[in-house]
Amino acid sequence: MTPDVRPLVAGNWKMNGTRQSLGEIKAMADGVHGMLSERVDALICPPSTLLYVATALCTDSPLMVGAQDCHQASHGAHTGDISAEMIADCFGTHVILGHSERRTDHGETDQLVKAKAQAAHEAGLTAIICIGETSDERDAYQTLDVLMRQMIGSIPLDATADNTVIAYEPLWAIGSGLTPTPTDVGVAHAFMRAELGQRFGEEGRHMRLLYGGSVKPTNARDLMSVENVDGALIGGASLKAADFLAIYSVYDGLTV
Ligand SMILES: O=C(CO)COP(=O)(O)O
Repeated sequence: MTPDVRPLVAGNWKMNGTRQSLGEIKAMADGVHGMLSERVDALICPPSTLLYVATALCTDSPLMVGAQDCHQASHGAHTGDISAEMIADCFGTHVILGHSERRTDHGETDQLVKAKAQAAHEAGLTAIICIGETSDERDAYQTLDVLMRQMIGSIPLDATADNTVIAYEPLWAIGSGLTPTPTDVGVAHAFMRAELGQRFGEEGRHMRLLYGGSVKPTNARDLMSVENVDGALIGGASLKAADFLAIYSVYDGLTV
């Protein structure tokens, strides 16, 4: 946690979910009502096919809805892509960018992620920019070098604490059931905080830094208690409302 920074618990459904899963989003929307929502934000990012219906289900709820990627252009001849403007038009508020699965599956570079983040900002969206090392890089003690390179390459100069969230997702922790120790997460996040402070001043000191990779109801409390960890980006455990809300609720017992 960071003093004066409002935590964000975010779910990334990846390529999962059909209309049948909308009941889970409705249950999440109902579940984030109450006192906790006054101090902790909640966000769910379903596939873009469900985006518009999901935002309609959340109109009376503090649960926000976002997308998982956008094109760097506002419109045009880009078959199969969606723009940041289209996400905003569906009442989406956030977009995940540079997830390692997009970097791997679609060859996305830091430079492209930065252009997408700029497009997101121009459309009024908050960009959640993902960074993280592979297991080989970790074994070679290159984690902090990789984070530095990805932060410099992917975060645009117009980033503020409002329009940008950084998610640290070690690739080896995604979907594996493995997580770094809270100490290792603390080292990575302190490093990110220092670098962001250097580059963006006060804005960088208040930018939200999420941890992602095998966050579960059972480990969320330990991970969310780490200094400079301002929330979670959750994959598998965000598919079910009960798990998502259990993770969100760990903030009940944490002072922020
Ligand atoms: O990639 C992730 C979120 O973006 C993490 O996924 P898991 O929580 O399934 O490990």
